[in-house]
Amino acid sequence: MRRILMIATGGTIACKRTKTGLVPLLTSKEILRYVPAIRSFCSVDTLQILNLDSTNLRPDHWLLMARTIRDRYEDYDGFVLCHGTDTMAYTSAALSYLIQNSAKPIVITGAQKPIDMEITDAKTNLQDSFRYASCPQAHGVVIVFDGKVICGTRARKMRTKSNNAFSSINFPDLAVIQEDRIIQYIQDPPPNSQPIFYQTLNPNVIVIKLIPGMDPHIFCCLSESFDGVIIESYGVGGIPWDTEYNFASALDRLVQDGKIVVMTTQVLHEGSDMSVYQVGHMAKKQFRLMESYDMTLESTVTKLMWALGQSSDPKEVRRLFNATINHDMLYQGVNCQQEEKEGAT
Ligand SMILES: NC(=O)C[C@H](N)C(=O)O
Repeated sequence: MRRILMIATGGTIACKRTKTGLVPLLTSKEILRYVPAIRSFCSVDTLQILNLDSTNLRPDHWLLMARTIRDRYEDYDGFVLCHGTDTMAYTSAALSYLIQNSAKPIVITGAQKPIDMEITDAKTNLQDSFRYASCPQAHGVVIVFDGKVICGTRARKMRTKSNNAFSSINFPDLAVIQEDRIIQYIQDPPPNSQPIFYQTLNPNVIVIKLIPGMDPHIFCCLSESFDGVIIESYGVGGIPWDTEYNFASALDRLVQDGKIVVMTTQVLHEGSDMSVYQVGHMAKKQFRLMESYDMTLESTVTKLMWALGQSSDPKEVRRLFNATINHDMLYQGVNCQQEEKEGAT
């Protein structure tokens, strides 16, 4: 029988109704009692490390989760992490960078309705998660939710209320779970090397969403507090360039200060490609901006925190950021490798 560790962190799955709204109060042991049927296919220990609405989670908590798994990695065949849905996609991306090459599954799940309610998605999500975590072929960081298995770097919360809360962005679902059957869409061989656990993140990263007419002075004060700036631009990516709102000197200042600037897009599907339009091409070339390409915003943010946590050398940060990890980035534009080579010389 597979041995699974269930780690509880809070979220709606653990919530009880109070006068001031839903609050995570159920313990990990109480949650587990709602899914007695799992005892037929796995044995479970539980651990309560937090009991928070995921709105309150911070990068420090992702490090705690990674450390908890690292310290017990040899004792279990798989891990199920109960978590709130609001920032679940950030956590699944962060853990994908903090725990790499895991041949064991690290399944993150939660619910849109508390597990103690009569009508709830929590029991199905939890049971499905134990089912997937017990599957010998399963590995790496994934989200299991509403019958879908989504790669940890590709998830986005798409619905605030429905059970079908998560989608996989720019990548197919890894598998679906129907009752006791797992239908694996992506046959991904498990790594045959040891897992690598990382213990540092640099949280000094900010996302600036462009809106038409935005004053570029917003960038002037960023250098003092941030090491990485992610600009959420429009379409395939560009910078207001040829108008009175010219971002050139603001970007120049950031890059001169040694900051890493990454361009991403407000459009959910298909990703950035700054080489297409002059507004992107010129900014990228002149300031050596990096691009998120087809990564989600959640992966872009947490990958930059992870890369900046490993090195303060911009060249090394670029190298780490541009490497594909847990399927996070499949498209890197036609000129990426050439540009990296030119940048290195
Ligand atoms: N469905 C949920 O879990 C939402 C909750 N606010 C959380 O993220 O913790």
